[in-house]
Amino acid sequence: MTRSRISRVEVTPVAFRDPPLLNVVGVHQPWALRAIVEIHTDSGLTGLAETYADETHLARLAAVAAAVGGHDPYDLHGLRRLVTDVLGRETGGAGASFGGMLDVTSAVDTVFSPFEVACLDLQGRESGRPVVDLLGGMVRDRVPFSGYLFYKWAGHPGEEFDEWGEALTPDQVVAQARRMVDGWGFGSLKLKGGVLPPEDECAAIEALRAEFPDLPLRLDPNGAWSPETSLKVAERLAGVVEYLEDPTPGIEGMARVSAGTELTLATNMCVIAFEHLPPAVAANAVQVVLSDHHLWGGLRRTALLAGITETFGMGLSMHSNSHLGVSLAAMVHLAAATPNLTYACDTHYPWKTQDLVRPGSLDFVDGSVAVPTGVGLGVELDRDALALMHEQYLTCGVRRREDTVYMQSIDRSFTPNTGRW
Ligand SMILES: O=C([O-])C(=O)C[C@H](O)[C@@H](O)C(=O)[O-]
Ligand SMILES: [Mg+2]
Repeated sequence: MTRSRISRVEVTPVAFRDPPLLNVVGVHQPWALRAIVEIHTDSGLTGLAETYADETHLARLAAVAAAVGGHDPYDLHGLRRLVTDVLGRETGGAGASFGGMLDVTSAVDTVFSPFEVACLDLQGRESGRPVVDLLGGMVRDRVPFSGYLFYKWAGHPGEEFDEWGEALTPDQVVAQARRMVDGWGFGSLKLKGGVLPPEDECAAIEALRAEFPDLPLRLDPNGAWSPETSLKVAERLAGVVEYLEDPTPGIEGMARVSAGTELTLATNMCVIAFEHLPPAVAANAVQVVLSDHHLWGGLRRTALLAGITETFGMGLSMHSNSHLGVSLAAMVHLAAATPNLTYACDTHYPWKTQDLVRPGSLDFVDGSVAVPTGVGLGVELDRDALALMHEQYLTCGVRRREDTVYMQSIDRSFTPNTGRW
């Protein structure tokens, strides 16, 4: 039997319009960046993945892409060794930073991830099976997502207002949530906090509770509060939110909050790599970990994370960043194959203004996406859209996510709200 080999890899950075969504470190720039990775084999197949597109990450992807020719797309352990070797040579093992909130000490997981996902897509295409089958099979055929609410301005300065309008008051947040629930059918809601004083964000959560009495709610201030403030908020929102996400920075701070409340604490900030799990478990710092295959080294390593959280009796949820359909497909396959992923997953998908996958395979019905039934990830690229969005990347002027720099170009006095209240 002849075995297919990787013949070439294409990495295409793309840009799409992003609304002025506010967070603890600033505001989203007018353009969000992603990169599409296509791995071609000598047997004529192509596997797809989507990843970050900050320029340092692109350079690392390019270095691996140049070295991976001839590799067996089924040898994922060997592929990871190759990524580790290439990055060691290129960067001396330096870490990675995305948007001021996600910093990891090693770039191996973030760089390996799209190569692994694209190889799994290839394996699925070659075997005629969906990726979910390669991850152990389907435990749910629809994956529920949470409506992701943001404080936001009506539009980027100097531009027309976008279709979502301003959201700075509880009523405006409720109106945004109404639009998410009515338009997409979401059965739970997450509010991105860390923008306004905690009393105002609690008031917004209470307004959401009054409007949507049955929907699970989450609040995520990305570490904007001290442990003391976090405990006050936890007391106020006990019984109102299903979890508080990263109220305060760091494992130690989260452990202090955890020791003083019964409220479930979740994180995608103090546990973002395997090395963070032992100290977080020992300190009982969090009860829920938000997985993210882009950050945790691909789909199979995220499944490993799921097993570890299960072992320690922790819950598992899923984090997102601004993303397009290829990422959404990978998230859906992963969630569909992960028995203990019982929380609705995060997604920024409603905020995106364009996509580059052909329509039809990833529709939201009642806030859930059915697992695509095609082979591999079950999505195909719309080549015209890819070309257009690559052109947008070339001309938009954004080369890395810089929420703080962009905010400071509008408000010179702004400093990140991390630990502010
Ligand atoms: O749950 C989270 O922490 C996120 O989704 C992080 C993102 O960077 C979010 O804050 C955003 O898009 O501004
Ligand atoms: Mg978070």
